[in-house]
Amino acid sequence: MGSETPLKLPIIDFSNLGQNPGAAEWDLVKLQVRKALEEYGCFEALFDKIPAESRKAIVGAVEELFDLPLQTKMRNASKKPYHGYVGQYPQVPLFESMGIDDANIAEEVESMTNILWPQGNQSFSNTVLSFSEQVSELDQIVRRMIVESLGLEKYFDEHMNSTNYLLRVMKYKGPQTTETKLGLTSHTDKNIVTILYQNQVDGLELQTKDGCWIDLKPTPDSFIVMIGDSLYAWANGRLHSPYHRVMMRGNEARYSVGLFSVPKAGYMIKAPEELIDEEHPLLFKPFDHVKFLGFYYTEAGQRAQSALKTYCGV
Ligand SMILES: O=C(O)CCC(=O)C(=O)O
Ligand SMILES: [Fe+2]
Repeated sequence: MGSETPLKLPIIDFSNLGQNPGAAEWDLVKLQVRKALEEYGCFEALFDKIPAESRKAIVGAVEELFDLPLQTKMRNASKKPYHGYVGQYPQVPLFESMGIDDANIAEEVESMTNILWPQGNQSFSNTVLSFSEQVSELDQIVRRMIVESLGLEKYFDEHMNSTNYLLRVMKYKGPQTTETKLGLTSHTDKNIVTILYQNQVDGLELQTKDGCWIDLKPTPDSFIVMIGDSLYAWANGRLHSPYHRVMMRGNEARYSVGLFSVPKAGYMIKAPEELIDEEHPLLFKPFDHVKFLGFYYTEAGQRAQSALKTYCGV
């Protein structure tokens, strides 16, 4: 037989949707979203509301951020685990990361900007804020489609009001080898929805349900949309939360930026009763995402095959 076709993620175009839930185009795209999230937990998205200048500017801003001295970057602190500066890890020496909580709220972005640039950096905070606002629109469309496709429109407002946006930026040094080196270990995201944008250095890989790894090759125009464990739990297993990792080769640094919708501390994530029946018994007891994150970063949490199952599996 001939060679196998390489596996490829579905590409979904959100550009011509209009603002009209219920229109024919909306329903078509909604079906594609549901199918991709059941099958892969992930898809590549085109969304022209995020203009080319905005995409170019964010990559520049991320580079500028990582070029700051280490002492400065370490001032990027957060009370929540993995929301602030991460780097210099012996097990993943290529990886560095920082985060901005509430990246769609001007005062929050400005206050983090001032911590990093006490003399101010208006263009950095403008770029981060407008990129986060634009990407959050895509997050909202995707989540509206998910909730609708599950027949759970009545929970939409509660679902949206229970989350914040975290913008995380990542840098992976080129390993200066032709052989592939680990950039970020295989994991599932713990939040609701993650939307990723990268410079044009590939490296992100996604595991399919049957255990194959797909190389993701988003274009300068496209975003990777992926669901995390909190949405998997809320949907009582109806959608897949995929393992993914970053593998690096060559000399060039990879920069990526992700907008993460994250459940608020104190909010209990709980599958709606409509999604629980004999065929679909409850998979996870109600849990607080921030407490779950706390467990994930303990030794037991890191050791677990599925931290979510160990933490609150029924
Ligand atoms: O750098 C990437 O593209 C992926 C980053 C990632 O998986 C994460 O931050 O959870
Ligand atoms: Fe991830």
